[in-house]
Amino acid sequence: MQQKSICFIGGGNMAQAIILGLLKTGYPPHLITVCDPNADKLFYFAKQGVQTQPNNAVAAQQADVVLLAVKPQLMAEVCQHLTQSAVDFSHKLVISIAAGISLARLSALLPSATQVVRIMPNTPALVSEGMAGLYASPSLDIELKTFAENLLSAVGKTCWVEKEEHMHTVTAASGSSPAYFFLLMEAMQNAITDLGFDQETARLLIQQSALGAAKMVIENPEISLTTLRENVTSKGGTTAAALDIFAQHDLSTTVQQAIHACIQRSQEMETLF
Ligand SMILES: NC(=O)C1=CN([C@@H]2O[C@H](COP(=O)(O)OP(=O)(O)OC[C@H]3O[C@@H](n4cnc5c(N)ncnc54)[C@H](O)[C@@H]3O)[C@@H](O)[C@H]2O)C=CC1
Ligand SMILES: O=C(O)[C@@H]1CCC=N1
Repeated sequence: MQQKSICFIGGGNMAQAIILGLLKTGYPPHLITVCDPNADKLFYFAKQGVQTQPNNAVAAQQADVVLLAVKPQLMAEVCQHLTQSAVDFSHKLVISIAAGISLARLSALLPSATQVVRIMPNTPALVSEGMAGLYASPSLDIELKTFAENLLSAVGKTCWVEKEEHMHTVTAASGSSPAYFFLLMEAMQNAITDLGFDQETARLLIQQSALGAAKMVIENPEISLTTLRENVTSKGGTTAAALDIFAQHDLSTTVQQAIHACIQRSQEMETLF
Protein backbone atom coordinates (compact mmCIF):
# COMPACT_ATOMS: atom_id res chain seq x y z
CA MET A 1 0.00 0.00 0.00
CA GLN A 2 1.23 3.49 -0.84
CA GLN A 3 2.38 5.24 2.34
CA LYS A 4 1.57 8.88 2.92
CA SER A 5 1.90 11.07 6.00
CA ILE A 6 -1.46 11.15 7.75
CA CYS A 7 -2.58 13.65 10.36
CA PHE A 8 -5.53 12.60 12.54
CA ILE A 9 -7.40 15.61 13.88
CA GLY A 10 -8.92 13.98 16.96
CA GLY A 11 -7.50 10.96 18.73
CA GLY A 12 -10.62 9.44 20.20
CA ASN A 13 -12.29 6.05 19.98
CA MET A 14 -12.61 5.81 16.21
CA ALA A 15 -9.25 7.40 15.38
CA GLN A 16 -7.57 5.08 17.89
CA ALA A 17 -9.17 2.02 16.32
CA ILE A 18 -7.95 3.00 12.85
CA ILE A 19 -4.46 4.02 14.00
CA LEU A 20 -3.82 0.89 16.07
CA GLY A 21 -5.24 -1.21 13.25
CA LEU A 22 -2.88 0.48 10.78
CA LEU A 23 0.11 0.00 13.06
CA LYS A 24 -0.69 -3.73 13.22
CA THR A 25 -0.37 -3.82 9.42
CA GLY A 26 3.10 -2.26 9.67
CA TYR A 27 2.12 1.26 8.60
CA PRO A 28 5.13 3.35 9.64
CA PRO A 29 4.32 5.13 12.93
CA HIS A 30 6.47 8.11 11.94
CA LEU A 31 4.00 8.77 9.09
CA ILE A 32 1.10 9.12 11.53
CA THR A 33 0.50 12.26 13.58
CA VAL A 34 -2.29 12.65 16.11
CA CYS A 35 -3.69 16.00 17.22
CA ASP A 36 -5.87 16.18 20.29
CA PRO A 37 -6.30 18.72 23.13
CA ASN A 38 -6.33 15.83 25.59
CA ALA A 39 -2.73 15.47 26.74
CA ASP A 40 -3.36 12.00 28.12
CA LYS A 41 -4.41 10.86 24.64
CA LEU A 42 -1.33 12.38 23.06
CA PHE A 43 0.82 10.65 25.69
CA TYR A 44 -0.90 7.34 24.88
CA PHE A 45 -0.28 7.72 21.16
CA ALA A 46 3.32 8.80 21.69
CA LYS A 47 3.83 5.53 23.53
CA GLN A 48 2.58 3.74 20.41
CA GLY A 49 5.39 5.43 18.50
CA VAL A 50 3.27 7.82 16.43
CA GLN A 51 3.92 11.56 16.22
CA THR A 52 1.78 13.88 18.32
CA GLN A 53 1.07 17.56 17.87
CA PRO A 54 -1.25 19.74 20.00
CA ASN A 55 -1.59 22.24 17.16
CA ASN A 56 -3.96 21.02 14.44
CA ALA A 57 -2.84 23.56 11.85
CA VAL A 58 0.87 22.79 12.23
CA ALA A 59 0.22 19.07 11.80
CA ALA A 60 -2.26 19.50 8.95
CA GLN A 61 0.08 21.76 6.98
CA GLN A 62 2.84 19.15 7.14
CA ALA A 63 0.67 16.12 6.21
CA ASP A 64 -0.25 14.60 2.83
CA VAL A 65 -3.55 13.37 4.26
CA VAL A 66 -5.71 15.07 6.92
CA LEU A 67 -8.20 12.74 8.58
CA LEU A 68 -10.92 14.61 10.48
CA ALA A 69 -11.96 12.53 13.48
CA VAL A 70 -13.64 15.01 15.80
CA LYS A 71 -17.28 14.91 16.79
CA PRO A 72 -19.67 16.44 14.24
CA GLN A 73 -20.60 19.09 16.79
CA LEU A 74 -17.00 20.39 16.69
CA MET A 75 -16.29 20.01 12.97
CA ALA A 76 -17.11 23.60 12.02
CA GLU A 77 -14.95 25.06 14.80
CA VAL A 78 -12.05 22.75 13.98
CA CYS A 79 -12.19 23.40 10.22
CA GLN A 80 -12.61 27.15 10.63
CA HIS A 81 -9.46 27.22 12.77
CA LEU A 82 -7.56 25.30 10.09
CA THR A 83 -8.77 27.71 7.40
CA GLN A 84 -8.01 30.76 9.53
CA SER A 85 -4.52 29.34 10.09
CA ALA A 86 -4.07 29.42 6.29
CA VAL A 87 -3.61 25.67 5.93
CA ASP A 88 -3.54 25.00 2.19
CA PHE A 89 -5.53 21.83 1.44
CA SER A 90 -5.29 22.18 -2.36
CA HIS A 91 -2.68 19.40 -2.64
CA LYS A 92 -3.91 17.25 0.25
CA LEU A 93 -6.39 14.43 0.62
CA VAL A 94 -8.98 15.28 3.25
CA ILE A 95 -10.83 12.37 4.83
CA SER A 96 -13.78 12.91 7.17
CA ILE A 97 -15.12 10.08 9.29
CA ALA A 98 -17.77 12.29 10.88
CA ALA A 99 -21.37 11.19 10.81
CA GLY A 100 -23.76 13.68 9.30
CA ILE A 101 -21.23 16.10 7.81
CA SER A 102 -21.71 16.30 4.05
CA LEU A 103 -19.11 16.85 1.36
CA ALA A 104 -20.75 20.18 0.60
CA ARG A 105 -20.42 21.21 4.25
CA LEU A 106 -16.78 20.10 4.34
CA SER A 107 -16.04 22.06 1.17
CA ALA A 108 -17.66 25.14 2.67
CA LEU A 109 -15.62 24.76 5.85
CA LEU A 110 -12.37 24.00 3.98
CA PRO A 111 -12.56 26.10 0.78
CA SER A 112 -9.05 25.14 -0.38
CA ALA A 113 -9.84 21.40 -0.16
CA THR A 114 -10.62 19.85 -3.55
CA GLN A 115 -9.89 16.19 -2.82
CA VAL A 116 -12.28 15.07 -0.07
CA VAL A 117 -13.50 11.58 0.88
CA ARG A 118 -16.19 10.75 3.39
CA ILE A 119 -15.65 7.50 5.22
CA MET A 120 -18.01 5.83 7.69
CA PRO A 121 -15.81 3.31 9.52
CA ASN A 122 -16.48 1.31 12.67
CA THR A 123 -14.47 0.38 15.73
CA PRO A 124 -13.77 -3.28 14.77
CA ALA A 125 -11.05 -1.66 12.65
CA LEU A 126 -9.09 -2.06 15.87
CA VAL A 127 -9.01 -5.84 15.32
CA SER A 128 -8.68 -5.53 11.53
CA GLU A 129 -12.32 -6.51 11.09
CA GLY A 130 -13.70 -3.06 10.36
CA MET A 131 -16.41 -2.23 7.84
CA ALA A 132 -16.13 1.15 6.13
CA GLY A 133 -18.43 2.83 3.65
CA LEU A 134 -16.79 5.44 1.44
CA TYR A 135 -18.15 8.26 -0.69
CA ALA A 136 -16.40 10.85 -2.83
CA SER A 137 -17.34 13.13 -5.69
CA PRO A 138 -16.63 11.77 -9.20
CA SER A 139 -13.87 14.38 -9.55
CA LEU A 140 -11.72 12.73 -6.88
CA ASP A 141 -8.24 11.89 -8.17
CA ILE A 142 -8.10 8.12 -8.77
CA GLU A 143 -4.77 7.78 -6.96
CA LEU A 144 -6.26 9.39 -3.85
CA LYS A 145 -9.43 7.31 -4.18
CA THR A 146 -7.27 4.19 -4.25
CA PHE A 147 -5.25 5.38 -1.25
CA ALA A 148 -8.36 6.05 0.85
CA GLU A 149 -9.77 2.62 -0.03
CA ASN A 150 -6.46 0.86 0.69
CA LEU A 151 -6.09 2.70 4.01
CA LEU A 152 -9.38 1.34 5.35
CA SER A 153 -8.95 -2.02 3.60
CA ALA A 154 -5.86 -2.43 5.76
CA VAL A 155 -8.15 -2.61 8.80
CA GLY A 156 -11.18 -4.39 7.39
CA LYS A 157 -13.61 -4.42 4.49
CA THR A 158 -14.70 -1.43 2.41
CA CYS A 159 -17.50 -0.52 0.04
CA TRP A 160 -18.09 2.61 -2.01
CA VAL A 161 -21.57 4.08 -2.20
CA GLU A 162 -22.81 5.77 -5.37
CA LYS A 163 -24.91 8.44 -3.65
CA GLU A 164 -23.93 10.50 -0.61
CA GLU A 165 -27.36 9.96 0.91
CA HIS A 166 -26.48 6.27 1.21
CA MET A 167 -23.89 7.18 3.87
CA HIS A 168 -26.82 7.58 6.29
CA THR A 169 -27.76 3.95 5.70
CA VAL A 170 -24.12 2.83 5.96
CA THR A 171 -23.99 4.57 9.34
CA ALA A 172 -27.01 2.57 10.51
CA ALA A 173 -25.85 -0.72 8.95
CA SER A 174 -22.19 -0.71 10.02
CA GLY A 175 -21.01 2.53 11.61
CA SER A 176 -23.30 2.25 14.62
CA SER A 177 -24.16 -1.44 14.45
CA PRO A 178 -21.32 -2.85 16.55
CA ALA A 179 -23.24 -1.23 19.45
CA TYR A 180 -26.40 -3.15 18.49
CA PHE A 181 -24.50 -6.45 18.73
CA PHE A 182 -22.82 -5.38 21.99
CA LEU A 183 -26.25 -4.55 23.43
CA LEU A 184 -27.61 -8.02 22.56
CA MET A 185 -24.53 -9.70 24.01
CA GLU A 186 -24.74 -7.51 27.13
CA ALA A 187 -28.37 -8.55 27.65
CA MET A 188 -27.46 -12.22 27.13
CA GLN A 189 -24.54 -11.97 29.57
CA ASN A 190 -26.83 -10.42 32.20
CA ALA A 191 -29.40 -13.18 31.70
CA ILE A 192 -26.77 -15.93 31.97
CA THR A 193 -25.08 -14.46 35.04
CA ASP A 194 -28.53 -14.11 36.64
CA LEU A 195 -28.69 -17.90 36.31
CA GLY A 196 -25.55 -18.26 38.40
CA PHE A 197 -22.80 -18.33 35.76
CA ASP A 198 -19.76 -16.14 36.40
CA GLN A 199 -19.20 -13.15 34.06
CA GLU A 200 -16.17 -14.74 32.39
CA THR A 201 -17.87 -18.00 31.51
CA ALA A 202 -21.03 -16.23 30.38
CA ARG A 203 -18.91 -13.92 28.19
CA LEU A 204 -16.99 -16.88 26.70
CA LEU A 205 -20.20 -18.73 25.80
CA ILE A 206 -21.72 -15.65 24.21
CA GLN A 207 -18.70 -14.16 22.41
CA GLN A 208 -17.71 -17.47 20.83
CA SER A 209 -21.29 -18.10 19.71
CA ALA A 210 -21.44 -14.60 18.18
CA LEU A 211 -18.09 -15.14 16.43
CA GLY A 212 -19.21 -18.57 15.21
CA ALA A 213 -22.50 -17.24 13.92
CA ALA A 214 -20.71 -14.43 12.07
CA LYS A 215 -18.22 -16.87 10.53
CA MET A 216 -21.11 -19.17 9.50
CA VAL A 217 -22.63 -16.20 7.65
CA ILE A 218 -19.33 -15.13 6.06
CA GLU A 219 -18.18 -18.60 5.03
CA ASN A 220 -21.56 -19.71 3.63
CA PRO A 221 -22.58 -16.86 1.29
CA GLU A 222 -24.79 -19.22 -0.68
CA ILE A 223 -26.95 -19.95 2.42
CA SER A 224 -29.55 -17.31 3.38
CA LEU A 225 -29.63 -15.89 6.91
CA THR A 226 -33.14 -17.34 7.23
CA THR A 227 -31.87 -20.84 6.41
CA LEU A 228 -28.93 -20.49 8.80
CA ARG A 229 -31.42 -19.56 11.54
CA GLU A 230 -33.79 -22.38 10.61
CA ASN A 231 -30.92 -24.88 10.70
CA VAL A 232 -30.54 -24.15 14.44
CA THR A 233 -34.27 -24.17 15.16
CA SER A 234 -35.31 -27.74 15.76
CA LYS A 235 -39.13 -28.04 15.40
CA GLY A 236 -40.72 -27.61 18.83
CA GLY A 237 -37.29 -27.38 20.45
CA THR A 238 -35.44 -24.96 22.71
CA THR A 239 -34.47 -22.45 20.03
CA ALA A 240 -38.04 -22.18 18.81
CA ALA A 241 -39.11 -21.39 22.38
CA ALA A 242 -36.60 -18.53 22.53
CA LEU A 243 -37.42 -17.21 19.05
CA ASP A 244 -41.13 -17.23 19.93
CA ILE A 245 -40.38 -14.66 22.67
CA PHE A 246 -38.45 -12.52 20.22
CA ALA A 247 -41.42 -12.76 17.82
CA GLN A 248 -43.95 -11.92 20.56
CA HIS A 249 -41.99 -8.71 21.25
CA ASP A 250 -41.69 -8.08 17.51
CA LEU A 251 -37.89 -7.90 17.49
CA SER A 252 -37.84 -7.44 13.71
CA THR A 253 -39.94 -4.27 13.88
CA THR A 254 -37.88 -2.99 16.81
CA VAL A 255 -34.66 -3.48 14.82
CA GLN A 256 -36.20 -1.72 11.82
CA GLN A 257 -37.28 1.21 14.00
CA ALA A 258 -33.81 1.46 15.56
CA ILE A 259 -32.14 1.55 12.13
CA HIS A 260 -34.57 4.21 10.93
CA ALA A 261 -33.87 6.28 14.07
CA CYS A 262 -30.14 6.06 13.37
CA ILE A 263 -30.66 7.25 9.80
CA GLN A 264 -32.96 10.06 10.91
CA ARG A 265 -30.41 11.31 13.47
CA SER A 266 -27.70 11.23 10.80
CA GLN A 267 -29.93 13.24 8.48
CA GLU A 268 -30.78 15.66 11.30
CA MET A 269 -27.09 16.14 12.15
CA GLU A 270 -26.52 17.13 8.53
CA THR A 271 -28.80 20.12 9.14
CA LEU A 272 -27.34 21.01 12.52
CA PHE A 273 -23.53 21.06 12.29
N1 LIG B 1 -17.03 5.84 17.67
C1 LIG B 1 -17.40 5.21 16.56
O1 LIG B 1 -17.70 4.00 16.57
C2 LIG B 1 -17.47 5.96 15.27
C3 LIG B 1 -17.28 7.33 15.22
N2 LIG B 1 -17.33 7.96 14.01
C4 LIG B 1 -17.13 9.41 13.93
O2 LIG B 1 -15.81 9.68 14.40
C5 LIG B 1 -15.76 10.97 14.99
C6 LIG B 1 -15.14 10.84 16.36
O3 LIG B 1 -15.98 10.02 17.10
P1 LIG B 1 -15.38 9.26 18.37
O4 LIG B 1 -14.00 8.82 18.08
O5 LIG B 1 -16.38 8.28 18.81
O6 LIG B 1 -15.38 10.50 19.43
P2 LIG B 1 -14.40 10.72 20.65
O7 LIG B 1 -15.05 11.74 21.52
O8 LIG B 1 -13.96 9.43 21.22
O9 LIG B 1 -13.11 11.40 19.96
C7 LIG B 1 -13.10 12.73 19.52
C8 LIG B 1 -11.75 13.30 19.91
O10 LIG B 1 -11.64 14.62 19.39
C9 LIG B 1 -10.86 15.36 20.31
N3 LIG B 1 -11.03 16.78 20.06
C10 LIG B 1 -11.94 17.62 20.58
N4 LIG B 1 -11.73 18.88 20.13
C11 LIG B 1 -10.65 18.80 19.29
C12 LIG B 1 -9.94 19.75 18.52
N5 LIG B 1 -10.30 21.05 18.50
N6 LIG B 1 -8.89 19.32 17.79
C13 LIG B 1 -8.51 18.03 17.81
N7 LIG B 1 -9.15 17.07 18.51
C14 LIG B 1 -10.20 17.48 19.25
C15 LIG B 1 -11.36 14.91 21.66
O11 LIG B 1 -10.42 15.22 22.69
C16 LIG B 1 -11.53 13.41 21.43
O12 LIG B 1 -10.36 12.71 21.80
C17 LIG B 1 -17.19 11.49 15.03
O13 LIG B 1 -17.38 12.43 13.99
C18 LIG B 1 -18.04 10.25 14.78
O14 LIG B 1 -19.23 10.58 14.08
C19 LIG B 1 -17.57 7.30 12.83
C20 LIG B 1 -17.76 5.96 12.85
C21 LIG B 1 -17.77 5.18 14.07
O1 LIG C 1 -22.69 7.30 17.36
C1 LIG C 1 -22.18 8.07 16.53
O2 LIG C 1 -22.66 9.17 16.20
C2 LIG C 1 -20.92 7.59 15.87
C3 LIG C 1 -21.08 7.50 14.33
C4 LIG C 1 -21.27 6.00 14.06
C5 LIG C 1 -20.85 5.34 15.34
N1 LIG C 1 -20.63 6.23 16.27
